[in-house]
Amino acid sequence: MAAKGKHIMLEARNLSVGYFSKRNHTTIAKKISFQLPAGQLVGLVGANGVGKSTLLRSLAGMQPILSGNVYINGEAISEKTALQLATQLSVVLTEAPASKNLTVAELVTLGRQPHTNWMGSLSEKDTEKIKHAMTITDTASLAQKKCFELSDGQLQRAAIARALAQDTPLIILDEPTTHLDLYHRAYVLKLLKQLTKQLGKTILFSTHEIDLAIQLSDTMLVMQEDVVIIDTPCKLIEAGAFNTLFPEDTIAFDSKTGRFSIKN
Ligand SMILES: Nc1ncnc2c1ncn2[C@@H]1O[C@H](COP(=O)(O)OP(=O)(O)OP(=O)(O)O)[C@@H](O)[C@H]1O
Repeated sequence: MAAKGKHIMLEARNLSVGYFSKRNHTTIAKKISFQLPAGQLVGLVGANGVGKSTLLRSLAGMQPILSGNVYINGEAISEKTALQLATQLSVVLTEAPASKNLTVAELVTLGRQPHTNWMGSLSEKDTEKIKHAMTITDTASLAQKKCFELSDGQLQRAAIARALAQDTPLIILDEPTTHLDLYHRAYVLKLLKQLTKQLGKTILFSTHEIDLAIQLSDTMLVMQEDVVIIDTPCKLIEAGAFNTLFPEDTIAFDSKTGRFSIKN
């Protein structure tokens, strides 16, 4: 899909992603090219094991890419220092934070690290950003709880709060709705949508909630074994991109409702 005349926040050019071992490498996905315009909510979907997490970690510079290039704001991420990258991009992965002994407030405060001075002291602006991030993720009441005391869903929201406190134009989230109940799933996805519309953030998230992603995303990346397709949800439905995601004798996609159903 061309993104004519729009500012491109994230671009993949002929990207191959996978894993290096001592002697060789394993390619998980290749020839991936797309441009994500600024201010969009972009859902990444695909079957288990197709490579969504591998792709997201590669785009975020958290694992080496096999070949090709990734650009943020028109600059290759390979040219950026870790600190430069941390002011452009925040990441929420599915893994638990390194130290679950931190309180939620401490975890969210870590998000300000790229912005604080060398002593790490917080300015008024830092404190405001932390407070705002906790309010909008519904985690303020958990501020003094240790991360190990949280439910999986509460921890998930605290991790999102940390990324929001980092206040970057681009946010990448790997399955942000895992562990969340129906209310918080809708709450988080609506929040992500609001952040794109009200603050102009570009948000790329992977999900297995394909129905919800179809309803909310401006653009979607559909990852299949041999190709990654990008377009608006409507055009992807028209092109039948969701019909072949799963074995058709078990799950069928209804292009009229935009939903999947189990085949009897
Ligand atoms: N550290 C690793 N080293 C080697 N191979 C890996 C590693 N991590 C994942 N893989 C492999 O890469 C492939 C893609 O895994 P990945 O986790 O990216 O898929 P996914 O689409 O995110 O899956 P899911 O929907 O189940 O979370 C899988 O075959 C997996 O076994």
